[in-house]
Amino acid sequence: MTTTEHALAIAATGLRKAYGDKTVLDGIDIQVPAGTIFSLLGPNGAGKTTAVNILSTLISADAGEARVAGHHLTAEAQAVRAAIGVTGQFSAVDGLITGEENMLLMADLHHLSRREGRRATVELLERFDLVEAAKKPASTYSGGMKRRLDIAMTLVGNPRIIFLDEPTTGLDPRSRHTMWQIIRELVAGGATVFLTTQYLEEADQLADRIAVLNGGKLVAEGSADELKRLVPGGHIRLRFSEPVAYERAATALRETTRDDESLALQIPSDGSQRELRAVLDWLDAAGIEADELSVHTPDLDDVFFALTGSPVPAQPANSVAKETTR
Ligand SMILES: Nc1ncnc2c1ncn2[C@@H]1O[C@H](COP(=O)(O)OP(=O)(O)OP(=O)(O)O)[C@@H](O)[C@H]1O
Repeated sequence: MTTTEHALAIAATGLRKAYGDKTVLDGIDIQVPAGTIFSLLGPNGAGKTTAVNILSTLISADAGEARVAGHHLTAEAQAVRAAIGVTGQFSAVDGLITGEENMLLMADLHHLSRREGRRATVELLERFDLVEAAKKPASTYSGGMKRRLDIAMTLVGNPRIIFLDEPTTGLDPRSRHTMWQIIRELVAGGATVFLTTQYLEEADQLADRIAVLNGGKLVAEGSADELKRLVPGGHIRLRFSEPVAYERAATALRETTRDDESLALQIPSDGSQRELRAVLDWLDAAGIEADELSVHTPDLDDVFFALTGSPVPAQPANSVAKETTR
C-alpha cells in the first residue's frame, strides 16, 4: 500500500449510477483523508444514500473506481467490508430483543468470541449511555436511544471508516447534539466519518470538508468557510410599506435587486459599517424612510441556495432561527 492510499480513507473517481433512464450519480469524485469528517450534503433524493451504498459495497456502480481503506471496492470487497461500519437510514436494530441482545447478535455476526463479544457490548453500551436500558426491548427506546444503539452496533467490529447516512434526521435538538458529540468522539478516536445530511448546520458544525450533491453531480466542495466564500450573499435589505417610497428608492439606488411582492430591495454589501452608513445617509438625503432594514451576511444557506436552486430543508423544531431574507 502506498503512502497516498494510507492518507486517503476513501478515494473514488467517476462514480456513476442510473436507475432506468434516471441518472442518480453522474460521475462523481470523492476523496476523504483518513481521520477526518466528510459530509455529503444534498436535498432529498439527491443520491446521497446511493453514494453510501456504493462505497459500502451494498450496490455496485455502473462506472467508476474506488478504493476504501486502501482496498479496491469491487476486487477486494471483503476487505472493504471488514474495514467499514454503516449506519443507514433504516435502523438495523431489532425491536423485539433487548439492546444488549442486539449488540451480542452483532458480535456474533462479526465472529467475535463470547468473551470479546461481551466485552465490546459492555463497553459500547456504557459509552452510548445505554446501560440502564440494556435489558429492555429496543422497541421501547426513544428515537435518540435507537439511533445510539444503531451506532453502537456499527462499532462492534471496530471499523476504521464509518458511514453515517443522515444520522440525525428526525431527532430532537438534544439528541442531535448528543449525536454530534458522538461523531466528534469517533474521529478523535482515529476513525474516518463519511456523513450524509440535509442539514447545512450539521455539515457546518462537523465536517472538515463538505461536498454538495445536486443533479447527480458534485456542484461544490470545500471547507464550510471555503464554500461560504463562493457566494457573494452579503446584502442590506430595505423593506417599505409605501409603494411610492419603494419605487423611488428602487430607481435611485444602484445595483439593487427588487422584490416587488414584499416591497423589498436588496443592496449588495460586505456588511461593513461604512457601507451601511452610506446607504442610510443616502436614504436620509433623499428623504426616504424604509420600514425595515436588515444586514445579511452570507452563510451556508446562501451557498446551498445558490448551488442547488432549492430552498434549504426545514431544520428540526427548536433549532436557532436564523435571519433570512428569502
Ligand atoms: N433501487 C432503486 N430503484 C429505482 N430508483 C432508485 C432506487 N434507489 C434510489 N432510487 C432513486 O434515486 C434517487 C436518489 O436516491 P437516494 O436515496 O440516493 O437519495 P438521497 O439523497 O439519499 O435522498 P433521501 O434524503 O431522500 O434519502 C431518488 O430519486 C430515488 O428515487
